[in-house]
Amino acid sequence: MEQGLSGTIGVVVVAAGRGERAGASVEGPKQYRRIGGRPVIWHTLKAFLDWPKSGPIAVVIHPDDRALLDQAVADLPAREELIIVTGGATRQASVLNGLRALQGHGVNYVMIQDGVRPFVNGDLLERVAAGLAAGHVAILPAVPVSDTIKRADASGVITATVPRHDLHAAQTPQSFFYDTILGAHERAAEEKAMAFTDDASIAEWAGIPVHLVEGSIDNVKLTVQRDIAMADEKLKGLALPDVRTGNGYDVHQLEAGDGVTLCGIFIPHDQKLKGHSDADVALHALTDALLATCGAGDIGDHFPPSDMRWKGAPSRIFLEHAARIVQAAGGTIMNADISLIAEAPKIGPHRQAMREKLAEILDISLDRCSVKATTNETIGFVGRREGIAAIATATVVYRGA
Ligand SMILES: Nc1ccn([C@@H]2O[C@H](COP(=O)(O)OP(=O)(O)OP(=O)(O)O)[C@@H](O)[C@H]2O)c(=O)n1
Ligand SMILES: C[C@](O)(CO)[C@H](O)COP(=O)(O)O
Repeated sequence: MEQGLSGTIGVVVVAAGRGERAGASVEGPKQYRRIGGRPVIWHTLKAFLDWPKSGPIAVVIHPDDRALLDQAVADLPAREELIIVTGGATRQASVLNGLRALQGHGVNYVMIQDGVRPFVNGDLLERVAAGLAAGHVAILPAVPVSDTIKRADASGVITATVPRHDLHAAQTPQSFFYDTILGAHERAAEEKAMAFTDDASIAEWAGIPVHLVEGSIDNVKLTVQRDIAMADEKLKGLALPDVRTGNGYDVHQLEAGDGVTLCGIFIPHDQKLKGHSDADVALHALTDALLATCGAGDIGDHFPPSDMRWKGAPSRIFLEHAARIVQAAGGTIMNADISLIAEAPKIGPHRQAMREKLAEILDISLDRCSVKATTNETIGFVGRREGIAAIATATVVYRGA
């Protein structure tokens, strides 16, 4: 039966409906509502634009929606090749306008797709194309009905249970030999047979055999508000997490004194750290690391040393400020890691208290806070006890668009 595809597959995407069952939205009718951060119709068109066998694509829209469509497709590749057509009062009338718009474009086959089925995918398109390639004039992707189907009378009393073994839920793209379906649609319009809800029904009416291929349970039509909300949740769940890492480094000189503050913990010592604030080199490095995860500059931009307000200030206020900036940008702090490089005092006995302080300041769990320390093996400025250095790494997950 395999004959192979000989010619061009045109596409009609119908999107001229008003989406009354889904209800009104500031974004416009349902095909322009955003799911996963993009308009529904963007996803539908992308599937066809990404499929290498797609030929010319006619997009059928309502006359009021031109600006919405232009905005929705602005970042799609090859969008300038879309043929934009005005739809009619019914889906059937809109499809006919789309079919007519493909005349003169050398189309041999046509796939007719609801704009509001955004989960159509390449595998499904291949199955449908294989049906056409096998020589079938009309192809209907469908899934077997899985609920028990009841018939009821007007008062809501069940009158029958309908056997479901031969029932199938129709999907799109319903696909045809182009001249055949255009002819059937034209004849239906001439004969004012205008109550068809899909194109396979028109083919059936015209006596054209319609061949089933396996649809996709993901290929749902977004009909009511809940369908749109669920599609949005699904795409957000699939979105790649926006994980960012920032690093920070700081050094402060040591001078004679009575102790140092590191990670917010005071450690008695025969030296102190020199600095404008309390000179907590560890918290300064971590502040820079957090700011780096959202491109918010560094600690000096937010707290200039020239500003007398920060003289002697506890460095936790710098870290809290950076954490608020991260939060305002949609970030959740996942991990904070500090390495201290100091010859003395010994950090080990204070590590736990330091981790607890970080967890308290950042309001995250203890297992997400790490403090490590090393000496500099007596070499360099650290080895000579002239200063203490700190390196910090912050990991933050940001909410997607
Ligand atoms: N006059 C119409 C009616 C519908 N459609 C399109 O046909 C597809 C399937 O229709 P449906 O889900 O019924 O959409 P609406 O007609 O918009 O919905 P409603 O019946 O709730 O108003 C949609 O992509 C819709 O935009 C169309 O192009 N022209
Ligand atoms: C074409 C269709 O998507 C097949 O299931 C459907 O018939 C069109 O939507 P409507 O809600 O029936 O108008």
